[in-house]
Amino acid sequence: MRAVRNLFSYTKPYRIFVLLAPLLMALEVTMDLLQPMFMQTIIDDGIANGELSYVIEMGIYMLLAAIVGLVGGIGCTVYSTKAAVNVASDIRNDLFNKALHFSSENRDAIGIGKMITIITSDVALIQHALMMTLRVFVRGPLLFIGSIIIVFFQARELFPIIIVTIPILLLCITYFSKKAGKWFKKVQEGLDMLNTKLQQSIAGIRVIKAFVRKDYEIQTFKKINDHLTNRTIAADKLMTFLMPILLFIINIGIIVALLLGVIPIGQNEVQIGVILAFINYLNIILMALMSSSTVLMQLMRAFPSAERVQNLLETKPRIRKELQNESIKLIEGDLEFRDVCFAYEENGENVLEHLSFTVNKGEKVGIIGPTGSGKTTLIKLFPRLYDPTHGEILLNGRNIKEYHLDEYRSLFGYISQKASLFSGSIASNLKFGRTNTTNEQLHLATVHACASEFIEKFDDKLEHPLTQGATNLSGGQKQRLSIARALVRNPSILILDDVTSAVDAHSESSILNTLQTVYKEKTQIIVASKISSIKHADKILVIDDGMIVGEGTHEQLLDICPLYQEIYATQTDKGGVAVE
Ligand SMILES: Nc1ncnc2c1ncn2[C@@H]1O[C@H](COP(=O)(O)OP(=O)(O)OP(=O)(O)O)[C@@H](O)[C@H]1O
Repeated sequence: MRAVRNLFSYTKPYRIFVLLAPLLMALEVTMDLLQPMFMQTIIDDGIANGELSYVIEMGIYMLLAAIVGLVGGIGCTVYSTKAAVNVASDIRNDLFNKALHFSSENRDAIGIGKMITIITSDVALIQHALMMTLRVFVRGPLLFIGSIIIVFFQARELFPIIIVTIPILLLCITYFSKKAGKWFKKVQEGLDMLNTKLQQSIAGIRVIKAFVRKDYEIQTFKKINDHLTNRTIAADKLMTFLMPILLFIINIGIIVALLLGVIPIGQNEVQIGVILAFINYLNIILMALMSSSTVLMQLMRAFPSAERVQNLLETKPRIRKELQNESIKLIEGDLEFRDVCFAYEENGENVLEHLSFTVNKGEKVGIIGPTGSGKTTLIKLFPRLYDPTHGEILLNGRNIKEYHLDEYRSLFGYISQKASLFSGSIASNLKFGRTNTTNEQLHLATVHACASEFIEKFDDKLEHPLTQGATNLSGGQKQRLSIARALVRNPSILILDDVTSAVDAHSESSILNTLQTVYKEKTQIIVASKISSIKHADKILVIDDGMIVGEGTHEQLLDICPLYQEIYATQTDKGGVAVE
């Protein structure tokens, strides 16, 4: 309930719509409630006495009431839609904003599939529930209470039927709603699983095809989909039973009312118009209860969604943004790892063990080690994609957590192993980190990253469109573009995570040369699988199993570090050091 209360604050900017919608609905309901009364007087006072003018007069009133009701109904629909759609849009914006502030740890813990379900499906359910609440949840109770009051005054002889029928109807609705509510929660969980599967399978479609795993994937998807279908059917089935049961109870009430009309009680014969009006009100009560219970069901569905949305909104980014005023755009000092350990999971096994080293300003530091030794994890700690679980990282002698996160991160040009480009033009991708860049600067960065040679071949050059994930480029082309994108930002510290793995030997040599000459003032941290890529570094760290097992220049390591010697020997045998 707290989640619903908190989310309700999103209606504040649209208070006027939220107020107008139920008011207009109240107007429509009042008009609807008047209709059976008009009908009753037409039958009992007009038709029974043969007074045509009275019938026409009442008929005109009925028509006017219908028109006013129509205006009220349309107005309510318009304002409730405006309120609900805007509220949902604001919630989505806040969720997206939140998601962008999440650390990698947050994303790992929540899961991308679940985040997508929450931002799309859960918010859609909340939108629908709010819209229906403003429309039907006001209409239902008003019709219900109004009908009871009118029956009490207009058809008191038949009032006991209502007294008996309504509690039975309410009991049925409560029982079915409670049961179905539990199922709807399960439906949302099933949807999470489906979205996660969808996301993984579509993103990995090439691997699936290459490994001829299409049938297996289809089967797995079918299982998850069937699971979701069964849960949805179970929830809906309960609601399907409800309507015929309620109708049955109402029909019994109508039969009793008709019997009372035929069998006079004492001297009091129930008039035909009263019976017809009563049947009308009984039907109105049924419709009111049915529509209210449908909305109740939607609310039941929306409650777990509201909880999930609220939980996501309340999730604290694990990397905290300290709002310090200090500006660190110009760095004067060194970066230092002081006894740093890191584990991906709380109380999990350390991936990095007690690392201590310094990267001096302007230094070129190479990092090498076997697969899975922790190289990528180590460099992710530099721009605070993760924080150490033990020890500290210092810049200019101060813990990096003390700096303003965005300013601190803007020092870095991080080029990840897997090039991540967005749909749009090549130019828009290159400008991603720095929008105020001239075409000359873009061109220069592409030359330095050896990307200009393939860009020049496109008719539209820098305006060439990239598909989602840049699937219309080769792996090497994507890597070169992501190097160029980092160079455009002109950061103080460049971090390259094995970024030339898919680039041909000639281009790799050219990129490394440019980094050593044109960008020699910049601090560079280069992870490489080939010794040739880091041979000329000022310092090389050799990582094994999360620990530093060697530190020094290429020549020093060849003398003192057995693992480095081993890697060198393997790569020389394979001719891996050919790229100089
Ligand atoms: N997001 C993650 N959650 C949990 N464990 C992870 C995660 N990312 C990496 N690991 C684990 O951390 C260890 C180090 O991985 P890392 O990617 O840092 O190695 P690496 O040396 O860069 O490997 P490679 O040379 O293959 O890129 C591995 O055992 C890996 O399974």
